[in-house]
Amino acid sequence: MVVLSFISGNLKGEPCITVEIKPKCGFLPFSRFITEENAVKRNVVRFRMHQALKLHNQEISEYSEYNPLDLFSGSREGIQKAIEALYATPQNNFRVFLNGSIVFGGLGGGTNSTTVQVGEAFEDILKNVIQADNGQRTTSFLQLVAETIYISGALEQLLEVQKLDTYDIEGAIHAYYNIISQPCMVCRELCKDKLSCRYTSLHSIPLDQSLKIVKDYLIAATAKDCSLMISFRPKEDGRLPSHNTVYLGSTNQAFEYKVYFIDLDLKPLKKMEAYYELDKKIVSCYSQMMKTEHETDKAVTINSNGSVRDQRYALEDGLFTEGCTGKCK
Ligand SMILES: O=P(O)(O)O[C@@H]1[C@@H](OP(=O)(O)O)[C@H](OP(=O)(O)O)[C@H](O)[C@H](OP(=O)(O)O)[C@H]1OP(=O)(O)O
Ligand SMILES: Nc1ncnc2c1ncn2[C@@H]1O[C@H](COP(=O)(O)OP(=O)(O)OP(=O)(O)O)[C@@H](O)[C@H]1O
Repeated sequence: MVVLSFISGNLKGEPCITVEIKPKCGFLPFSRFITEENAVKRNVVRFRMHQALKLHNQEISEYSEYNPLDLFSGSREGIQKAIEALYATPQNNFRVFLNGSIVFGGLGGGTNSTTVQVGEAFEDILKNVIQADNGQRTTSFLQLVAETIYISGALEQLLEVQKLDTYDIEGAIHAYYNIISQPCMVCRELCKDKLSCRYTSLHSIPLDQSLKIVKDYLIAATAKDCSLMISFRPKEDGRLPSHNTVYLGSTNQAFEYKVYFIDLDLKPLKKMEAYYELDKKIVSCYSQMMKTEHETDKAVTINSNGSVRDQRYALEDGLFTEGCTGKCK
């Protein structure tokens, strides 16, 4: 695959390296419409919970080390930690292109953890870009990416858009049923007693308010799924200083950079029900997993003899065969 960037047409043959990051949702939801049953959503980031479901569905083979809250933390340390985690477990959240061709990370579903061999190959690829000794280039490159994200402020802007989701899907879904003028399927399931139903008020708001809630939700959903592209080229000595220059202290190099977002098509209204269902599945699978882990811990405490390990595996099997059946899928 060839990726276009602002430097792809550069005539002087200087290397252009582009990083693609899919940051996903960078905040914990705060909507009052989140039910007590789903309160875990306020404390555990969606990306982390979704990993449990993806693992269960064999879409991934191991957990990502990445935590979006680090990337969106606004601190140099947090961003650096997130970039290192993305490098270690890129999945479909981190890719690198050199002169338009992919050199790190996978297309489509993404890749497994970065192995020593993959790391060595990448270190070698960086030799025309990062002027450091063998073994030092990847570290410097990841510093460059983190520093650029920090100084560009691009993720602060993205987070603002993501936070247009103030109702959470648990609130926005009711506004959706108002818009399509259909009986609310969620109230039918959750509100046995209409008088005490916490969502009744959402069904008596004006149509333009429902439209705004759902529009903001879909804009936020788009911002939670878009990708950030950052292109670099080494800055030639003597070229005029530009605003978009980042300095890499560890190699004493300057780079011109450009940051832009891709995949910004607005998510369609018809996905609202699917969003509601997926949200339920993610919380359910994660909660099941936590419950099983808790039980495992208890079992380990009680049986501190040679059979501990076997018991742990038995419980994990329970999670992925019985525990999640019908709930996680
Ligand atoms: O629902 P999510 O959070 O899993 O996001 C979907 C992405 O999955 P991810 O978890 O990032 O691997 C999914 O990514 P992949 O195709 O799995 O790489 C798509 O981006 C999907 O958007 P669309 O339906 O193609 O417009 C994304 O769907 P939307 O929810 O953004 O509509
Ligand atoms: N403007 C761009 N500049 C550079 N690379 C791009 C650009 N747009 C897309 N790409 C590359 O193409 C890949 C697919 O792009 P994009 O996700 O927009 O396609 P899509 O068909 O909408 O896929 P999906 O439905 O899975 O989101 C991106 O992951 C990125 O690597």
